[in-house]
Amino acid sequence: MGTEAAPDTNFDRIGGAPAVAAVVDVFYEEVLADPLLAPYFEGVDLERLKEHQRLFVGQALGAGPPYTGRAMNVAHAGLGITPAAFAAVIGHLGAALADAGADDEMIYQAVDALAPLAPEIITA
Ligand code: HEM
Repeated sequence: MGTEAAPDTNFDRIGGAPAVAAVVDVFYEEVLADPLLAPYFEGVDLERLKEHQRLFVGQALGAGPPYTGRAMNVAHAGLGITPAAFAAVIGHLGAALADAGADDEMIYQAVDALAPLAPEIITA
């Protein structure tokens, strides 16, 4: 035990903003390599998407600046996202968190934070 204050959010425990950025990079690589998901992201500016996703993952882990982008139902309107695609994205996020060293509890909490968004994001 050192003299540093104990990290008190999952955002701190996984390593703060740099760790979240690494999670987002792995997450998008896996999402874009998934044939079920790649078509949804064709033509989307991935740098812009990553920046928003970085803020969002930070929020899911319990810290970071407040998300001020478009509401989830507006951002995903008309994309025809299916329940299977939603589940696959959540699965890739969990795997990316695990790769970054997140424990099961942290992954459950992140999934719990995102799962309630399903009704706003799934439209097919
Ligand atoms: C809990 C799950 C999800 C979260 C937290 C999330 C979060 C976000 C955020 C923050 C943005 C940026 C919004 C903006 O720029 O205003 C975004 C955009 C987008 N998301 Fe998601 N998303 C989720 C699930 C999904 C799924 C399942 C898909 C497709 C399979 C998807 C496809 C997209 C696409 C294509 C955009 C870009 C839309 C555009 O630029 O017009 N998202 N998402």
